[in-house]
Amino acid sequence: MAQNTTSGPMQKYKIVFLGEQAVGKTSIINRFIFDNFTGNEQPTVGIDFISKTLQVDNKSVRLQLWDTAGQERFRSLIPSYIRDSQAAIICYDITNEKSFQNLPRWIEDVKEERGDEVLIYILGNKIDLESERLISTKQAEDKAKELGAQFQEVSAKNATNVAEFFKKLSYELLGNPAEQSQNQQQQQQQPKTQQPQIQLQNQPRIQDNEDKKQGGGCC
Ligand SMILES: Nc1nc2c(ncn2[C@@H]2O[C@H](COP(=O)(O)OP(=O)(O)OP(=O)(O)O)[C@@H](O)[C@H]2O)c(=O)[nH]1
Repeated sequence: MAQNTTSGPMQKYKIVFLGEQAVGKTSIINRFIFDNFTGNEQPTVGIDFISKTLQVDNKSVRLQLWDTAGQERFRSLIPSYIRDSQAAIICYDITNEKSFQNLPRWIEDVKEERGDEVLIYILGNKIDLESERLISTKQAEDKAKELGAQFQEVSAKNATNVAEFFKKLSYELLGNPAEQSQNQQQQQQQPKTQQPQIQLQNQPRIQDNEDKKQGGGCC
């Protein structure tokens, strides 16, 4: 299981987003951080990061999200960002077969740097484009199992499953599989109106230079 990078009350995790060009990595992050979707994101140049702190099971969890560029010319930058990450989120576009076929290549890159010491998620994006779907959910689930990764489908555009995905990821990073934690929560609910365990603690922190680097923060 992935280890956090700090001791003390704040659990801090570095999460790297990987995948082919234009699968929606930046859009997924923007949906999570800003809860918006502009539809005209520019290709990421180099590497970009942003942090957000959440409350999960009464613990503060700081997720540092590293957004990598899908363009081939930036590929050589990526391994050093994978190296000290606790989770790798490999994204594909459900309407783009090549982005799915290249998943094993991304997994290899992650395993090469981190072996089994990293949580790997495969994230199928753009499920709002159901009529253009080329990769079935079953096909992707099977592939994720074969590759030893967790799996989720999302839409950055209409927000489907994005918050749920980050919630599950946080539980997993804390060492508590989300379903188990939710079951425990349900058993403990007295009264039944208890609030969800995950809440956004901070507003997006792009003003804070420590937390946000843009446009090739890599070099
Ligand atoms: N329909 C739909 N379009 C999306 C979705 N997510 C992203 N897009 C679009 O897909 C294109 C690429 O999105 P980005 O977020 O820039 O993709 P990326 O993976 O970060 O791209 P690179 O930085 O080039 O690697 C943009 O035109 C987005 O508007 C989605 O969930 N649904």
